[in-house]
Amino acid sequence: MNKVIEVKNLYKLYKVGDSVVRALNGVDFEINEGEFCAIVGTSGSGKSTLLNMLAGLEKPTRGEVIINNEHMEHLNEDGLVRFRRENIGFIFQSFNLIGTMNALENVALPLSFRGEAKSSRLKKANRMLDLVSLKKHKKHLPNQMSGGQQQRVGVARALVVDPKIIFADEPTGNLDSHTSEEVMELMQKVVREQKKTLVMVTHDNHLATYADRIFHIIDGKIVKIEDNHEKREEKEHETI
Ligand SMILES: Nc1ncnc2c1ncn2[C@@H]1O[C@H](COP(=O)(O)OP(=O)(O)OP(=O)(O)O)[C@@H](O)[C@H]1O
Repeated sequence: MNKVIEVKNLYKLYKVGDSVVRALNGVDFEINEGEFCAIVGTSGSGKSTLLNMLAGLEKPTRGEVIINNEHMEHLNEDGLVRFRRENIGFIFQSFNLIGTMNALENVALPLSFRGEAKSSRLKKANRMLDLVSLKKHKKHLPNQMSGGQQQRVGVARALVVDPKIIFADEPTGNLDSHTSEEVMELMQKVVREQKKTLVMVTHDNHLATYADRIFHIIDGKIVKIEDNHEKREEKEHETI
């Protein structure tokens, strides 16, 4: 199996006044291509810090983050922007859609940053919205869609650039429990069909059970990595 993410001896320390907060306190793991991994922990355990390090949004105090054979800690700002644009899709808790753009335009937007021609942008965005079952909502503005539909747009936008890796930060944090399940099933399905690697952070143990592996984080340390394949397959059989 191909490793796509490798984290070695990762530390992130923040100075607050006279004290030091160890947001990440020695983290090591590997994630293979095509895996869906959930990082689960309570508030303040270090989930967002870890995701920010993986995405190269913040520099580690110590340690290595290797994504697609590229050392994130060695890239400068321009290099990181380029790397993220070419390799990573993001799904956010607050959807982060542009309010004045309809679903189709929102999904097409990341492609314009890559300089793609309009016809090709619209074709790809259309295809992605079909994939997330939003055929009838392409012309809708975000405020004309439900939370679940908006997050489907968010998923389509993350996928449109065909990234190898997708990072999702509490992707269902603003949704009710039924809609959350639907969005999780959608993410699980597209990740599998499109052979993407998905890393999701959440405080919700139940949502984590959609993942292949569950990483439990406490006080900046991964205390357990749970193989969830069997449980997940049982769950899938129950729902058939
Ligand atoms: N910029 C910062 N400056 C100082 N301390 C920080 C900073 N960012 C995070 N921390 C601290 O690092 C620890 C981990 O924070 P982090 O945001 O990663 O937790 P989290 O698990 O994502 O929490 P939540 O679920 O509430 O978002 C916390 O103690 C937090 O207070």
